[in-house]
Amino acid sequence: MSQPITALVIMGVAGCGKSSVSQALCQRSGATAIEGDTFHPAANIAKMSAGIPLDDEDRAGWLDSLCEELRRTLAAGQRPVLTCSALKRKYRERLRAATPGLGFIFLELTPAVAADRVAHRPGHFMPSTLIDSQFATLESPVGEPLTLALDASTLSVQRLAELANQWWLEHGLEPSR
Ligand SMILES: Nc1ncnc2c1ncn2[C@@H]1O[C@H](COP(=O)(O)OP(=O)(O)O)[C@@H](O)[C@H]1O
Ligand SMILES: O=C(O)[C@H](O)[C@@H](O)[C@H](O)[C@H](O)COP(=O)(O)O
Repeated sequence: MSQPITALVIMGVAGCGKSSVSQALCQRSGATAIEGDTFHPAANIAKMSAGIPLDDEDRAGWLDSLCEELRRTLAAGQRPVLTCSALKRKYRERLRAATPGLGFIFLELTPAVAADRVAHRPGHFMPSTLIDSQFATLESPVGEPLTLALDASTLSVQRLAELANQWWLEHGLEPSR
């Protein structure tokens, strides 16, 4: 077995299924969900709601809060599953630096499916007009350490959670009792 995975990030563009898969995975594994969206400052939410993509500066403080929450959850003896778009490699490196043994589940999907899902998701601040910029910003994590890419265009939420759980078990997750 390679390095054990201590915590997971479910990553990918808006609408790829991060929150849905995290919820299903945490139910299966007994891990603790950290919903990345709830750590955005109000200014970031206002910006995205207005259809303006975040820039590196907007994301810096958010990523710091996420690093802090990962550390806090691990220190409490829990296994964190963080939902975070983590679109650029440097954002992922920042999260990795804060959390040794951090694994990434990359939910890959087509722009058309992402746009459709975001357009039909009720009560969320993210408009589907931001999908193009999400794909333009995305740097694929394929080939990075402890990273699993899954096809989120065709697989169901339950199947994605099952595959993520299986992979985590293969990388040192203790089965929940
Ligand atoms: N694998 C999937 N198959 C079908 N619908 C999905 C899948 N994953 C997510 N969805 C739906 O797509 C929408 C966006 O999912 P969500 O989990 O909020 O994505 P994210 O957190 O990545 O933005 C939701 O309405 C959700 O029910
Ligand atoms: O559920 C969603 O639609 C996404 O999770 C979204 O809300 C996410 O918080 C932003 O995509 C963060 O901003 P960036 O992706 O621009 O970093």
